[in-house]
Formats: sequence, C-alpha cells, structure tokens
Amino acid sequence: MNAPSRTTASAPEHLTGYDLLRNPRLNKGTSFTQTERRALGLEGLLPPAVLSTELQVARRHDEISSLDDDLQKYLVLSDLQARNETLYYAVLMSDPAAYMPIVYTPTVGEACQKFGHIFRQPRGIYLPISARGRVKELLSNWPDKDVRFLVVTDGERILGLGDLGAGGMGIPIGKLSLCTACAGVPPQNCLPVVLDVGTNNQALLDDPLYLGLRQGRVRGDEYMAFVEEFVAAVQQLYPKCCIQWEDFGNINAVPILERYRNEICTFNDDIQGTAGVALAGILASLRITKQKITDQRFLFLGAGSAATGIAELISQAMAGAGMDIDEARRRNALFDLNGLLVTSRKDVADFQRPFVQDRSPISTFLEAVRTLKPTGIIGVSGVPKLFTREVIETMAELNRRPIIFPYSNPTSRSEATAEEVYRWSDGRAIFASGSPFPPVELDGRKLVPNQGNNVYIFPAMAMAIFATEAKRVTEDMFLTAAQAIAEQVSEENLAAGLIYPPRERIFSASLHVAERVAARIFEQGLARVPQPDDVGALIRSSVYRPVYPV
Ligand SMILES: O=C([O-])CC(=O)C(=O)O
Ligand SMILES: [Mg+2]
Repeated sequence: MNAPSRTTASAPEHLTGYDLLRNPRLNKGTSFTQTERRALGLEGLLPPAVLSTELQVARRHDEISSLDDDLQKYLVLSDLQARNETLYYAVLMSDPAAYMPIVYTPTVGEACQKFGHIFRQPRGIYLPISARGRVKELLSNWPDKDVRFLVVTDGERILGLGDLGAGGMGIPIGKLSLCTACAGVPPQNCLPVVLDVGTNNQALLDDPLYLGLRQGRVRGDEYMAFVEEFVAAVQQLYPKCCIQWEDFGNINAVPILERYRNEICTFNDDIQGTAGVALAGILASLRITKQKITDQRFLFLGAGSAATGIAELISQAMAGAGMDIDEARRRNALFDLNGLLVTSRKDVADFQRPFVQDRSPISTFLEAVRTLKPTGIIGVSGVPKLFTREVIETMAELNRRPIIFPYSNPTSRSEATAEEVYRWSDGRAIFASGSPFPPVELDGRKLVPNQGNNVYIFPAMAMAIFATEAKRVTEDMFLTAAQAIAEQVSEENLAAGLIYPPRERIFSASLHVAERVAARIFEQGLARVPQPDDVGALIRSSVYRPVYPV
C-alpha cells in the first residue's frame, strides 16, 4: 500500500524565471513541462527538450561514473545539491551503495581536509565563538523555520582524521544527506552546523585558504558557555529539534552528552550510534556462531568515547540476557596507547572506569589478546594497521569464527583491511569495517566485507524522532535499533557471512528500524504526537520522496 508521502515543499512565494531556476528546492531543470515553462516565465531560458526525472538521474549517473576521482564525484554531487535538491536525492536514492562512499565516508573525509580549497557555495550555519552573545541571531538567518533535526560538530575529531576546524562542516552536511537519502527525513527539516571554536591544526592555521577562525581552540568554561548558548538558541527557535553531536573530541563529547541527554532531545552519534551498529553486528554474528551474548568477551583497541559507548551498550545487552551488569562490563576490556586499562593505572577517566580490569598491566595488544582470549576485537583507535597479522592469527586460533571489527574511518584509518583479515584468518573472520572495502577473493571464494557504520542507525533514529516528535533519546532506543537491524539479516545473508542488511536496501531497512524505534518511543511515553494505530503508516506518511513539486 502506498501511504501519502511528503515531497519537496512547494513555494510559498511564486518564483519565476531565473529566480525559480536558481532556487534548489523548486528547480526542476530540464524537467519543467511546457505548460510550466510558459506559466513561469521559463521559455527561452531552458533548451526546448523536456526530460523525465529518470533521464536526469541517468545523465548525472553517466557523468559521475565517467570520473575516476572520488573528490570530483563529490563535487559534482554537491553542486547538484546546490542546484536541484530533488534531483540530488533522486540520484542518491537510485543507488545508495554507489553514492554513499562519495557523499559520506571515505570521500567526505578528503572533502573536509581540503574544505578551504574546494569551497564553492555555502551550506549550513557557521557559528564562530567570536559571535558569542549573538548565536540566536546567526541561527535565525537560516531560511527554513521548522528545523527538526540538526547535526553539529566542532571539527575537533573528524572521523579518524583529527582536528579539521571549520572544514568539519562536511560531516554534518554528509550525515544529513544520508538522513534524507537513507531514511526519508525531509531536507527542509534538517540543519548542518559547525561550532567554530578555533583549531589546533597548525597546517590549517598556516593555510591562507583556511576558512575558519584563525586561532587556537577555546576550551573550558568559555567553550561550555558557548555550547550552552547554542543549545538554548536551538531550543527557542526550534522547540521540536533533535541535536545530533558529531565528531567532537572525547574531552567535550562525553561531558556534553551527560549535560544534555536528560534535558533535551539529543544524542551523540559517535558514542551511541556507533554502539548501536556494533551491537547489531554482534547480534547477527551470534546468529552465525550460534553462541549467546553472555558467552562473549570483547577487547577494544582505543578507549575513547566510541569504545566506552559500544562497551556500555553491549553490557546492557548482556545484562538484558540475565548477566550481572558489573560482570558484563568486565567482559568489555579497553586497550589504549598506554596498554590495557587496569586498576593500577593512574590515567583512567571516569567514563572509562566501569571497564577497567583488575589484573596486572599488559602493554601490547597482542599480549592482551593472548591473555584475555576475546571472542571479538573492535577497533576505534583512528590509527591504521594496528590489527596486525599476529593479532588476527591469534584471534583465529582462539575462535572458530572470530569477530573482527576495524571500525575507524575513513578507509585510510582502518585498523586492518578486509583482505588482510580474511587472509590471516583463512576466511573465518566475521568482518565489519567502518568504511567500505571491495569484495575479496580467497581460494576461489568471494568474501563480501560488511560495512559496520552508524549509517544503519542515525538516519533511522532521526526518522523515528521526526515522526514521533520525541522528547528524549534513550539507551533503550539504541538497543531496539540494534535488534531491529540484526533481525533483518536473512539466513541466506548470514550463510554468506553478511551481518547487516545489504546497503542496496538501506532505505527499507532504515524504515523498519525507524518503525521499531518509534513504537518504543510511544511505549516509553516520549512522543509528542498522539499514538497512531499503525506506527508503520505514521513512518511511511512522514517520509520524503524525491519527486518534483507540482
Ligand atoms: O562518519 C562515519 O563514517 C562514522 C562516524 O561517525 C565516524 O567515524 O566518526
Ligand atoms: Mg562521527
């Protein structure tokens, strides 16, 4: 059944001629009909042929596939977004598996690194800390007045690439493109934001083309006051808006989430979204190994907020299966630059404490694997190549089907490649990486690597929140999302080692997740709309489709 669905909003004002062609939300390019051209003063401004959306999509597809440089493809797509928003989404949604690696990881990482050098047209809101006291005024310049989903970064930890300052804007833009393309959140309700508090990246500070504030990062009380002003302004201007925090350094990510999670509708994607996708992958892996979650032990490479976020959600799932929560947390060990996090270490932060092991220090990751005998290792270090041959071989000796998740992004930061992990484990590893890898041939078998990326979570979460006007985002919603992803993996997929729904089907998979999460939001009494009889129909009727306004 086709529920009525939202398309691009039609013009409140009646634009004509070039004003219409230059309005990306209303522009149809060569798809304007003869009647529209006559009525809207477009005759003569367009070549005479009228093309269907399908042909327009095919034209862009041909153009993009003829380019061999991914950054060029990224630029073609972002120019399209600035020119014809409907067509941009029609292109992305026509082949998400092909276009995600361009508008998202890994290519978006390069776009952020080169931001000042490739800048063309503005998108989103830039809030420099020099505008403290006027944040609401700046935010009010955004043309859309019903912002319901906002992704914000301060650029300090962009993927695994580090501090990219204002160049981090590429991330909120890319994440929100996927909220629309993968789960149908209407673009007119989305807002990308950068909090520009300076950068400590000297190469950027020395680059004449750098576009952010040319100063070191502001920290401490002044920083928090700026964040506070931002949150208050968002609350006043857009009372139904959810704030997604993205790619903040640990030093701010953890306190910001703690400060606001019980006050407003908000979540941190790197902590909670990544946790959801990791747990989903583990739940599906257990369907392959026929083991229980309470029999698992995980060792994390990296002990930042992504690691503790995943470790905590796994612990909650173990506790849900009957295990004591403290015992569950001890089954998730963290390893960082200074070794295993053990009780005798003096440099443990509060957010890491639940996972600290009561044993003697271990200084190498290989030794930690040998001693703790994990069933799975998860890489969230941002440092490439740390899952060495010995580490993978040891995991394969310890486990018939070792779980190996090098999650760091982009591809250049992955703890191991798919090919390495499959080769060193004789094809037995259950592998998922944050950024995509191509299929691997091993002894005549074709192995298809999984992409364990929070893209399976945050667009669906955004849609559930949008449709229900949720008041809060709870851990329980991420547990539900993880289960809703894992339950969609077919037996046939599992037999081929696949632990996530195929990316080709990410739209329908996300709508399923959104429906399950929305149902949970109603159950928890967190919705601000009346509970419908059919939550699926509510989701479907909230979904944006890339169809031109009539
Ligand atoms: O953006 C991605 O691909 C996943 C993510 O949140 C990160 O690595 O920070
Ligand atoms: Mg991120």
